[in-house]
Amino acid sequence: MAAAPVVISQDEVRSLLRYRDLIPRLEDALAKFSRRDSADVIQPVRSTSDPIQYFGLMPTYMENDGVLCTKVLCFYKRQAGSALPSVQSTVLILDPEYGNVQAVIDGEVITGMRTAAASAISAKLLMPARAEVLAILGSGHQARSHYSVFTEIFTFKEVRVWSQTRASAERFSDWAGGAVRVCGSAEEAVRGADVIVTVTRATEPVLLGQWIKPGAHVAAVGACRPDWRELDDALMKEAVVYADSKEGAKAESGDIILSGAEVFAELGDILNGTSPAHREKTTVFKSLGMGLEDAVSAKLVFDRWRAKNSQT
Ligand SMILES: NC(=O)C1=CN([C@@H]2O[C@H](COP(=O)(O)OP(=O)(O)OC[C@H]3O[C@@H](n4cnc5c(N)ncnc54)[C@H](O)[C@@H]3O)[C@@H](O)[C@H]2O)C=CC1
Ligand SMILES: O=C(O)C1=NCCCC1
Repeated sequence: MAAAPVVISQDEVRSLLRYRDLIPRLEDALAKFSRRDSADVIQPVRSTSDPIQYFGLMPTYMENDGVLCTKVLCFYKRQAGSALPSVQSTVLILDPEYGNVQAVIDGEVITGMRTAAASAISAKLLMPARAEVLAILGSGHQARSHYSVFTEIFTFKEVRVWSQTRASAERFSDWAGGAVRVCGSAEEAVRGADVIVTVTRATEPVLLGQWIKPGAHVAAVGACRPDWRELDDALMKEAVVYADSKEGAKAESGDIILSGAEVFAELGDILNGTSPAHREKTTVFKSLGMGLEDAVSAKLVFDRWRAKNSQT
């Protein structure tokens, strides 16, 4: 009988995962994914079912790296008064040889950090030179992880936030130590911004092309259903659109499907040097989230956990 899986808690993940380790490994994995070599990465578009709002399975196999993994996730409309986050997730690491589960890892910090890290990679590749102003639309979990990584690896003169209620934007600004300007409208937040991150649960556009400074970079993280939007048609048609996965974007992104916009390239294509990074143009990175991002993060966590626990 296989050994019982280890359980790695959210606090342990938080202490074991660092952006400086995660980002280069994610870049490597995104590049491998875009080469479509099945010995490097097999990662089907996640399967989702709607009956309980959103239930997703995100399997990934990376043969050359010896990783077999899946994330299980539920995305709920946050209930008033509930302390639970709207995205609930767990990452399972399996032994690639036998299929037994080796580790059950809390997915909340992994989901926050790997999503923000992917957006940061998009900004590294696509934001204008000398970007000074960052605007964040939304003030929940992803807003926090995005603020953390964007201020860790870039230097902005100004960070702005807009959210559905002024109170939630102010809570976010307090959490960030007051270094964030709270804006009364999405338009106020994004006018003149060089980099814009949309991390809302909106199902209708909250970001309009007419507000955007030409050449700005947008990391669009919400709107993960085929009939949900965060960005309007004007922006989708004006921008050069990049995605994490073309297949994922075409199957799941309302911003792409409903606007009819073409996905120009994947981030991995830029990293492989097979597609250009149009830094000089207005760009959108449409992020849907990929199983390989969870797999890379979970492997880092599990390797560190084993190293730490074999010493004691
Ligand atoms: N692309 C990816 O890899 C991932 C995407 N997501 C998506 O990112 C988004 C944010 O996720 P979390 O921060 O975890 O959620 P959250 O529930 O913690 O925060 C959501 C934020 O959106 C705001 N909001 C809700 N409805 C809105 C509306 N109609 N208009 C404007 N703002 C609205 C809320 O006030 C809150 O500030 C969600 O859409 C989620 O599905 C989450 C994880 C990974
Ligand atoms: O990749 C993920 O994780 C998610 N993607 C879209 C919605 C919730 C979580």
